[in-house]
Amino acid sequence: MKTSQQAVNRVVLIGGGSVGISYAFALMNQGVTEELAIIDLDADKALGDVMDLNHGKAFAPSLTNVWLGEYEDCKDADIVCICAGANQKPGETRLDLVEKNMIIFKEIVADVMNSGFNGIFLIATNPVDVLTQAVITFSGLPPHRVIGSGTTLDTARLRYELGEYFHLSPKNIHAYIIGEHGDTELPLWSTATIGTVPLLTYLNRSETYKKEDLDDIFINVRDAAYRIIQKKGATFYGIAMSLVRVTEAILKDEHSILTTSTFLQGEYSVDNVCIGVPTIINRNGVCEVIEVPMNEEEQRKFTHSVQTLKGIYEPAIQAIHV
Ligand SMILES: NC(=O)C1=CN([C@@H]2O[C@H](COP(=O)(O)OP(=O)(O)OC[C@H]3O[C@@H](n4cnc5c(N)ncnc54)[C@H](O)[C@@H]3O)[C@@H](O)[C@H]2O)C=CC1
Ligand SMILES: CC(=O)C(=O)O
Repeated sequence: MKTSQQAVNRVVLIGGGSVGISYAFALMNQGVTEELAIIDLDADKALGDVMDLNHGKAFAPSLTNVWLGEYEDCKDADIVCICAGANQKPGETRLDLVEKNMIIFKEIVADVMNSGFNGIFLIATNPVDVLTQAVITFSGLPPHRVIGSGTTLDTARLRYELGEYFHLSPKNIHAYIIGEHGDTELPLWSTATIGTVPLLTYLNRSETYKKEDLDDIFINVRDAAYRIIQKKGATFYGIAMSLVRVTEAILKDEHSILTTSTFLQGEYSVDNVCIGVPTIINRNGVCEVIEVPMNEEEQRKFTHSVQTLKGIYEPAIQAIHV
């Protein structure tokens, strides 16, 4: 793997659909990587996107070299980000996508590994926790080099919703969603803070704030994707910016805490599952998992989320004969 002293960073994006191209656009606008190769089954559409993105180069904060990629480009990539595969149709859950996307992933990961890839996988395709774990299995890479977007987007949604409620910048809200990126996720209210004040204490500042409102705020977060998909068919800007945030944390060796989908090996007394938990991300990928104390209810919901994911992953990986 390249060190942070080696100047040119390369990201290869696989899957230039709504999520993938929004990620590419956000990467360019934030000047996060010097090189960006885009691979998609629909090479013609991907070439159109490459041309379109390059036309904005003159206005970007720094120069990103964008081209229509091939799997050989993965050999020198720092990050391969996979956004390829089916997305949810109205009424479908993320977990409903597992069979078709697992098949697509098996082929993609084989092609990436055949290139001699030696970087970090960043996964967005749903069900993201299950597919992140599948990439660890398919690639044979150490788990710290395979990261899923996990609940980074859900955590950003929670910070936005709480910011609106308290009339504060989301940047001052320190509250996490953990667990499955999906229906069994949970908020960690017991350790959330606003500035440095515990969120549950902050509620006492005004009679207009009510603890019960937190339930509605969480439901808005958990069900946000269903509502957006109902209205416009897909979600892509929020996830694109979440992916850029993780990419930046890796390439800049930040040691930032993000709720990525991370493979647990004993942390939280859980083994062998990828799930959204606060994780220190640096140039090597996963540096360390942060174990946040949970109250009894949070612990019970987290255990349920772990069991749900294991119940999906294990039969799915067996069905694909790994
Ligand atoms: N993790 C998260 O928080 C989020 C995840 N997603 C997920 O991201 C995924 C992509 O969603 P969209 O971009 O909306 O879908 P999309 O249908 O717009 O794009 C998918 C792209 O993948 C390409 N593709 C399919 N098979 C391929 C292969 N074998 N090799 C290369 N390219 C291939 C297609 O040609 C298409 O361009 C979905 O699974 C969706 O559920 C979406 C939003 C948030
Ligand atoms: C689609 C999806 O996973 C989301 O927007 O959360």
